[in-house]
Amino acid sequence: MKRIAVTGLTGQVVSSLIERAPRGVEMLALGRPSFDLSSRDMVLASLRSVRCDAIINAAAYTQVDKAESEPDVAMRVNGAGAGFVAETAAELKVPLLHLSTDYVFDGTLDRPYREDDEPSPTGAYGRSKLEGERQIAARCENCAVLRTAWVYSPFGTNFVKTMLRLGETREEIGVVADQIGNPTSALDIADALLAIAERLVDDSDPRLRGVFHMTGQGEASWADMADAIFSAAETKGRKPVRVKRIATADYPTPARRPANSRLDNAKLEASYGVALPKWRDSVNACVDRLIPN
Ligand SMILES: NC(=O)C1=CN([C@@H]2O[C@H](COP(=O)(O)OP(=O)(O)OC[C@H]3O[C@@H](n4cnc5c(N)ncnc54)[C@H](OP(=O)(O)O)[C@@H]3O)[C@@H](O)[C@H]2O)C=CC1
Ligand SMILES: Cc1cn([C@H]2C[C@H](O)[C@@H](COP(=O)(O)OP(=O)(O)O[C@H]3O[C@@H](C)C(=O)[C@@H](O)[C@H]3O)O2)c(=O)[nH]c1=O
Ligand SMILES: [Mg+2]
Repeated sequence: MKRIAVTGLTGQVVSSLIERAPRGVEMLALGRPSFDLSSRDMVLASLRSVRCDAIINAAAYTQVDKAESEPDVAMRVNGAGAGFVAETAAELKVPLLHLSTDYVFDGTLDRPYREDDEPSPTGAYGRSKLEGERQIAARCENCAVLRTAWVYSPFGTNFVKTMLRLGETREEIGVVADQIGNPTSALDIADALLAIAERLVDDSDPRLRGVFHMTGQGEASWADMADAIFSAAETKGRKPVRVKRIATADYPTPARRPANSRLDNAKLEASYGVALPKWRDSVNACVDRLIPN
C-alpha cells in the first residue's frame, strides 16, 4: 500500500492521518473548494485522477446542532456524498474505509451497542450519517464502515479544546453527566485506519468488510471526560477547574443526543486484532500536547 486518497483537508481525522502515515505511505488529501462531497462530478473526477490503493472518507458535515436547522445540507454531504465516494471506489476497484458515528443510535439500550443493533438516530446529523452507511452498503462491497465516537485531537474543534478554552476564564463549568459514551482520539483512529487499510488491500476476506465499532477503550460521561481534561491540565500547571455535573435537561441544545451511545468493539478486535488505547491515556496525551511546557 503506497497511496491513500483521503477526503477532507483540515479535519481532525485527516490531520491525524497525515501526521501518522508512515514513511512510504502517501496521503493524498482532497478538500474544498476543489473537492466538495456534495458534487458528484467533483468526487468522481478528483478520485479518478489520483491513483490510489485505498480511499478513506473522513470528510463530513459534523456540526450536530447546526444540522437541525439545515438538515438538507447535512444529508447532501453525509448521505449522498458518501454514496458518490462509494460509487467511485467500486469503479476504481479500491477498498473504501468510511467513518460513521455512535449518533446513529437513539441511546435507549442499557448496554454498549453492537454492529447489528438497530440504528434509530435522534437528530439530523445522525440521520444523515445513517443514510451515508446505507448509500455505501448499496454501492460498494469492498468497504469497511467504522463507527467511532466523541472524537478529539490537537486539531480542529473538539470537546477537549473547548474545555481548555472555557477553563482559562472560569472556575466552574457545568457539564452533562447523564450522557455516556466512548471518548476517542483522532490520532488513535488514524493508526487503526492505517492498519485496517493495509489489511483490506492485502486480504479479500469478506469478514473484513462491513460495519465495525471502533472507539477508545472504556466509557465516560461528558462530565467524566471534562474531569479528566482538567486533571491533566493541572499537571501542566493550569489552575484547577471544577466540573459541575449537570443533567441534559439543564443544558438545552437544538439536537437531542443519545443518553447511552457506548459502542462494543469486540467485532473489530476479533476480525482485525485492532483495539484502541484506553481513553484516559489518550486524553492525557492530547492535553499534554495542547498545553505548552
Ligand atoms: N468529531 C466527532 O466527534 C466524530 C466524528 N465522526 C466521523 O468521523 C469523521 C471525521 O470527523 P472529524 O475529523 O472529527 O471531522 P471535522 O469536523 O474535524 O472535519 C470535517 C472535515 O470535513 C470537511 N468537509 C465538510 N463538508 C465537506 C464537503 N461538503 N466537501 C468536502 N469536505 C467537507 C471539512 O472541510 P472544511 O475545512 O472545508 O470545512 C473538514 O476537513 C466524519 O465522518 C465524522 O462524521 C464520528 C464520530 C464522532
Ligand atoms: C461546551 C459544553 C458542552 N456540554 C455538553 C453538550 C453535549 O451534550 C456534550 C458534548 O458537546 P459537543 O457539542 O462538544 O459534542 P457533540 O457535538 O455532540 O459531539 C458529537 O459530535 C459528532 C460529530 C459525533 O459524531 C459524536 O460522536 C459526538 O462526538 O457536552 C456541556 O454540558 N457543557 C459545556 O460547557
Ligand atoms: Mg459539536
